[in-house]
Amino acid sequence: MTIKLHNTKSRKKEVFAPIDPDTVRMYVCGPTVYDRAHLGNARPVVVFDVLYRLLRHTYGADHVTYVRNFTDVDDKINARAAESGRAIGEITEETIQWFLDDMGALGVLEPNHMPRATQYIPQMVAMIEDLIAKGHAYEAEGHVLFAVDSWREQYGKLSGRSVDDMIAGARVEVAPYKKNPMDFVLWKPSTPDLPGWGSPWGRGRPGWHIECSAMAHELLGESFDIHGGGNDLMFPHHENEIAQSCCAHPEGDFARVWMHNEMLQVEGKKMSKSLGNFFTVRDLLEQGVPGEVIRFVFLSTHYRKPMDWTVEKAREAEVTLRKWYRQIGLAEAGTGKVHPQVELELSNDLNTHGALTECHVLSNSNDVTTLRASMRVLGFLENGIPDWAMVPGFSDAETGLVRYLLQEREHARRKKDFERADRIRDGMARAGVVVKDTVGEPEFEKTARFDVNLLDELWGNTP
Ligand SMILES: Nc1ncnc2c1ncn2[C@@H]1O[C@H](COP(=O)(O)OP(=O)(O)OP(=O)(O)O)[C@@H](O)[C@H]1O
Ligand SMILES: [Zn+2]
Repeated sequence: MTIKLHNTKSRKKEVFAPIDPDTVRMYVCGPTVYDRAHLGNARPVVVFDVLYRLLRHTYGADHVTYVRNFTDVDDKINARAAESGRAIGEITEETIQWFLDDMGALGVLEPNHMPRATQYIPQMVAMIEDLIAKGHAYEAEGHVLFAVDSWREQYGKLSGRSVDDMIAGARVEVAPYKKNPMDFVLWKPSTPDLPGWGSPWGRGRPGWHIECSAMAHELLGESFDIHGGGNDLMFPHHENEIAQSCCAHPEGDFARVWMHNEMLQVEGKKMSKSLGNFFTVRDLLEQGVPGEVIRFVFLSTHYRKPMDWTVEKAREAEVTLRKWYRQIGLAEAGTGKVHPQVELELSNDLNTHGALTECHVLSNSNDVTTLRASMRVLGFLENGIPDWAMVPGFSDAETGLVRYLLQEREHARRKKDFERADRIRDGMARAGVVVKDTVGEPEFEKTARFDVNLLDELWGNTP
C-alpha cells in the first residue's frame, strides 16, 4: 500500500518511503504541562494517533517508533507554580496524568516514547556546546543564543519566509544581548527560585526549541521520517528545531516529512489558552460526551482544514456510532479485514473523512465484520462496545416482556428449578437485556445488541 502525505516542506503530497524500511520513525511535539488540555490541544494528538495507527497497520505494529514529548520545564509552568504555591514537580506530574487520561478517553494510543524535557538536560547542553563549537551559537550575559545569520539562507524555508520578512513582520523580543533580533534562546540563566541545571554557562535552563531537537535526536537519530505538530508551531518552533538540528548534525537532514494540522476554531479564531475561548476535553467528558464521539467529530474533518466543535456535530456523531455499534453488537461480529477503500482514503494524506464515509457504506450494506475492522484502524472499538452505546429506554411493550420474564425467572428460582432460571437469564442476555440483581426489584438495561424478536421468542418458548 502506498501512503501519500502532505509535506509542509515541499507543500506537496509525496509518496511516503521510510528511511529504514524496517522502522518508521516519527516525532510529534507534545504539550507543555501546566494545565488541562483544551479541545484544540487534543486535535494534533488524535490526528497523529490516526497516522500512527495507519503506519502500524501498514508496516506492522512493531515497526513504528513514535515519540511525543512532555515539556515539563517552561516559564508558564514556573508561573503556575508561583501563583498557586505548589511545587513544580507536583503540577507537572498531575498534568501529565490528566493528559494521558483525557487522551486515553479519546482512544489515543500511547506513543512508544514519551520523553520529559527535564530528563534530557545533558543532551541539550551537549547539543548547545556543539552548536557553539560549530559557530552557530554564542554566549551572551549568561544566555546562549542561536545565531540565525550563521544559517540565513536556510532559515525560514519550512514556513516559507525570509529572515528579512520575519524581522519586519514578527514581534520578536529584542534583547540587548542579541546580535540579530531573530536570534533565539538555547539556554537562559535561572535565579535561585527557578529550576536550573549546571552548565558551562552557569546555572540555567533550556529554551523550548532545543528540547525537541535534543529529544528527537536522542531517540530517533539525526534523520527520521516524520515530524508533526499544529500549524501554529511551524514558526518559530519548528523553524528553530530545524535550524538547531541541521546545524548540530549536518550529516543528517532531521525530519524528512513535516506534517501540520490546522486549528480547532471558535467562531473563526484558534481555540487557545491565551484567548480564553476554550473548554477542556475533561469538560466535555464530564458533560457526558463520550470520548469516541469527540474522536469521531475530529476525524470527520480533514486534518489540514480548520474546524469548529458544535453540539450538532457531536449529536450526529453519537447517533452514527450508536448505529454502527448496535449493528456490530447484534451480529456479534468478529473482526474482518479493513476495507481497501478505507485504507486507500487513509493512505491519501489521512483522509479520515473519506474513511468514515466508506464506513457509512459498509454500515448500509450491513458488512459488519469489515465495518468493525475499519473502525478499529481509525481507533474506535478499542475496548469493545462502550456502555454509552447501550440503547436507552424500553418501550412499554418491551418492559412488559422483560418484567414477565423476570417474574418467571423468580418463580423458577423459588421452586429451585435453577436450570430454567438460568435459561431465562441467558436468553435475556442473548436478546441484549442486562439484568442487575439489586436488593429490591431487579434493574435491567438494554445493550447495543438489544433485539426485541429474541425476547419475544424467549417469551413464547418459556414453558
Ligand atoms: N486550537 C487548536 N487547534 C489545534 N491544535 C492546537 C490548538 N491550540 C493549540 N494546539 C496544539 O496544542 C499543542 C499545545 O499548544 P499550546 O500549549 O501552545 O496551547 P495554546 O492554547 O495555543 O496555548 P497558548 O494560547 O498559551 O499559546 C500544540 O501542538 C498546538 O499546535
Ligand atoms: Zn517541538
